[in-house]
Amino acid sequence: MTSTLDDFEVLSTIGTGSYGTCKKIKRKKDGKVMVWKEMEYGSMSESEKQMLVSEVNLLRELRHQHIVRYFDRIIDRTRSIIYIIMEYCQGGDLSSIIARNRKEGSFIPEEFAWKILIQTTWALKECHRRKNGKAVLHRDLKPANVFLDAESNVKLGDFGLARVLHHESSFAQTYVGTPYYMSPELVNNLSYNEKSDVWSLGCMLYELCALVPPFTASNQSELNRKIRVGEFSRLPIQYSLELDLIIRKMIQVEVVRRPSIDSILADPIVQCKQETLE
Ligand SMILES: CNC(=O)c1c(C)[nH]c(/C=C2\C(=O)Nc3ccc(Cl)cc32)c1C
Repeated sequence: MTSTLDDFEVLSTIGTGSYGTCKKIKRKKDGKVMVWKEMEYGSMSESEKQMLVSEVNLLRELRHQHIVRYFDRIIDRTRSIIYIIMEYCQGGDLSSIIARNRKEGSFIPEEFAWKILIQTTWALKECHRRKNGKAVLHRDLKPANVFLDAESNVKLGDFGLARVLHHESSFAQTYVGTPYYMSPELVNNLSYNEKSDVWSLGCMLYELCALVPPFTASNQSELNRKIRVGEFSRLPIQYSLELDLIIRKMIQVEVVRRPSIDSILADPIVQCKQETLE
C-alpha cells in the first residue's frame, strides 16, 4: 500500500545534503523510526524527472545488508516534492565521524577502516551487478553518502540519484562541495565506469584514515592537476603497510591497473580481515 504524509510524524531534520533534506520520521501505525529524503523536483526538466522516477524504481529493487533499504516514496504534486522513505541509520554518516576525529585530533582504529573497506566494497559489488541490464554505478561515493547502523555496519546510501542530479540544469543549483574524489577519467572527460567508483572508494578510505583527502588544492584546476599526477602521502604511520597498499592500489591513475571490486574482495589480506568480521 502506498504511504501518505499523514502516516508519519516528523521527529527532526538530520541532514541537509547536496540532494535534499533528510528527516527522521516515525511511522504512526507501529512507531518504526525511518528517514525520508525530501527532494524538490519543480526545477527539473521532464527528462530529469523521468530519470529520477526510473532511478527511484531502481533503488526499490536493490536489497542488500550494506545498502540503505528503500521502503516507499510519496509524491506531493502540489508542492513538487518527492519524499523517499528509507532505513534509519543510527550511526550517522562517515563525514561526521571524520569531522569529529579531526577536531579531537584522534585517528580511527585500523580495524574499523578495514570493516568500512570490506562492507562498502560488498555494497558496490551489489550496485554494479546488472539489474535488468542496467548497472547502478554510485557516481558519488563519499563519506557523506556512507551511513552506519547501530552496530556500525555500513549502509551505502544516495547512490544512483547522483546521476540524475548531476545533469547540468540541476547540478549547478544543488551540487555543493569540491569534487575531491573525482577520478582521472572524469577529470579527462572520459567515460565513468565501475573502476571510477573504486577510485572514489580509495579516496574515501584514505580520508577516513588520514582525516584529509589524498588530493587537496585551493582551486579546481590545481586539484585536477594533482589527480592526473596521482601522487599522495602515505597513510599516517599508525596504519599498516597492508592498509596503505590496498588503498594505494585503488587510487591508481591508470584504470587498467586499478583493482576491480572482485579483485579487492579476493585479496588475501581482505579475505583474512573479512574472517574477523564474520
Ligand atoms: C550527523 N548525522 C546524523 O545524525 C544522521 C543520522 C543519525 N542518520 C542520517 C542519515 C540517514 C539515515 O539515518 N538513513 C538514511 C537513508 C538515506 C540517506 Cl541519503 C540518509 C540517511 C544522518 C545524516
